[in-house]
Amino acid sequence: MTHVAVLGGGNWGTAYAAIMADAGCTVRLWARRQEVADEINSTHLNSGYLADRVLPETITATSSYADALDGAEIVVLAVPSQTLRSNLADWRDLLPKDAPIVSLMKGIELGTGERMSQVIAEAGGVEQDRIVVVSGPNLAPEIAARQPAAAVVAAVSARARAKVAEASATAYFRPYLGTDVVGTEIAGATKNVIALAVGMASGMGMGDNTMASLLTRGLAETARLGAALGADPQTFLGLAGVGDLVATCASPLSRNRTFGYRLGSGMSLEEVIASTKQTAEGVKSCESILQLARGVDVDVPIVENVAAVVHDGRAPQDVTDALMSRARKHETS
Ligand SMILES: NC(=O)c1ccc[n+]([C@@H]2O[C@H](COP(=O)([O-])OP(=O)(O)OC[C@H]3O[C@@H](n4cnc5c(N)ncnc54)[C@H](O)[C@@H]3O)[C@@H](O)[C@H]2O)c1
Ligand SMILES: O=P(O)(O)OC[C@H](O)CO
Repeated sequence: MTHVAVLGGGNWGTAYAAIMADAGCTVRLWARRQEVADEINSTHLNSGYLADRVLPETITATSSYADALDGAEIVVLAVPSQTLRSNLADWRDLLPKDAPIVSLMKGIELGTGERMSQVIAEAGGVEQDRIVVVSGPNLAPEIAARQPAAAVVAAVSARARAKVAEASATAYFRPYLGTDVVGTEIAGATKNVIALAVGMASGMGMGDNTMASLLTRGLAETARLGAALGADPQTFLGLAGVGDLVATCASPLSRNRTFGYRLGSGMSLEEVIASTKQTAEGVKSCESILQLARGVDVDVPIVENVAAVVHDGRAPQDVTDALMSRARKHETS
């Protein structure tokens, strides 16, 4: 049995812990709050995040990260992208020296513009060939209900990705292998911003043509940015690209889409922030993705407009005009 530490007992950390337990691993789940760890240990429930899922008995929880990391053969990180660096400052000295470190995060760090694998290498002192990124159309409540889904397990090391894929394969969760860490991370982070835009459009009463247009043009700007950063264009047609974009933009379970929907339906930014209890990564990553794109001179008009709404007070209604009145261009340029 592989022994795994999952650091982060929120929505996805808990659902991923359940995947790995169902795959035959023993899992130690670190929850920031003692009451969450206590509830998991006494009732096998994490009612604040995944109320309907009874967790396997091979998951035990702790609020001590030292305890969680003790003896771990794989470490899975599932915290908000913007707190990862400070989390790693606490964890760095306790991380195992030879185990794969898995990133489940879908965001770009504000200020540095770094992808999560870069933050893990830098702030966690982890060699690139131990870092593994898992991404795909994986809405946590559906996975927790054991509905079939697939994901890509991307890493530069064949050994690391094979180990993580093996430890995450169940009858309902199918890992595919990948080598494109950059593309997988750019796709995962940017789809959250496109989902904010789709949510806004939906909140304003727009229908499926608008959604499909935003999704398609959103994929175009994501792939453009990825290519400029060295990603494999094929990645954007895969699970981390189109797959996750479709799931997130279409689903009312998505926190990013819901955040956008609330803005589009007339709530103020402050009201939407106050009503959002879980991590909607795109809200902060729109800013860092925009900076990243400017740094490599890539045009990302949807990301730019979402950032204008979320950070500069532009009304969602004004985004339609801003996007529809742009200079005419070739679709594939
Ligand atoms: N929920 C999903 O369906 C899903 C699926 C795939 C990927 N992801 C990605 O996984 C990552 C984690 O998302 P999630 O859904 O588990 O989020 P969440 O908001 O449900 O949980 C985040 C967890 O991080 C913990 N945490 C640790 N340090 C923290 C700090 N300093 N500040 C705030 N919280 C801190 C929180 O206590 C909480 O347990 C995100 O990058 C997200 O994009 C989520
Ligand atoms: O709820 P969201 O918007 O963070 O999306 C969750 C997952 O990333 C979907 O794959």
